[in-house]
Amino acid sequence: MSDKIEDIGEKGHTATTGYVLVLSDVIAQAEYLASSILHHAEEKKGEPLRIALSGGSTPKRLYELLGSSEYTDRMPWHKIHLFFGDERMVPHTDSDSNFHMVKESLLAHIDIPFRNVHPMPVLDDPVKAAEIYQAELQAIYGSDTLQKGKPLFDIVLLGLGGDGHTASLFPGTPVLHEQEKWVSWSQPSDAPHKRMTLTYPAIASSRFVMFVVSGESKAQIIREVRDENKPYPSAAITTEGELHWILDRAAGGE
Ligand SMILES: O=C1O[C@H](COP(=O)(O)O)[C@@H](O)[C@H](O)[C@H]1O
Repeated sequence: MSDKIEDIGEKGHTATTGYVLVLSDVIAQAEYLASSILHHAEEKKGEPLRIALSGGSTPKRLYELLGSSEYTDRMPWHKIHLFFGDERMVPHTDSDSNFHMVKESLLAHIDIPFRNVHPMPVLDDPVKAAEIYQAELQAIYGSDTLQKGKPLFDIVLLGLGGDGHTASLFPGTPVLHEQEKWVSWSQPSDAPHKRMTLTYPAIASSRFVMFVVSGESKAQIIREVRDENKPYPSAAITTEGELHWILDRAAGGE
């Protein structure tokens, strides 16, 4: 496991320069990710480990594994802080809610202090909700200005939609141009709910970004994002640290 931000110097990684790891299947993928997260948590010694979780269906297997007897007692949950990379603006009890998925697959099975879990608030007013979450992040970060060399997140987990979106950075939405705010919202034209999302600058303030993608249905879009430099939102992800694509063979090929 590499943990060397200094190896990539000032520049950090982008979605197209990051490392690619192709694992045999989704089970191996979840096992690799769970052991990486445990490793990072152990490396932080007494310091908190801040993880921004991805939503959708792909990371569910990872969350279930982290919540299983194989991992849950080994994870130092008391020093792990769980944030969300994006959220659908539906109640947290709704089956479309990313928080709901994380609660069912992980939170219900682990002994994590309540104060360590940071769901995105859901309000009728998405601007207000985004401001509240940004203020929460800024309070934890200790500043309202992101500084290079002081990453907001240790790990940002990201998925990849078939239309090239990641988090809730959807094609054609104004949030793609956001350079100041850490959290914002959008109404994607072909997704049913308003979304809240971390912005590019907030995601870039990270030690590790891990794209977690599986299944044959994602093989083509991965190629377009990674190899063909097509201008999908996911292709514009950067980090001051390392970026890893963790794929199963169906998505990543040989
Ligand atoms: O809508 C979303 O989609 C992406 C990808 O989801 P998946 O179901 O194809 O894995 C996800 O990363 C994002 O968090 C989610 O809100």
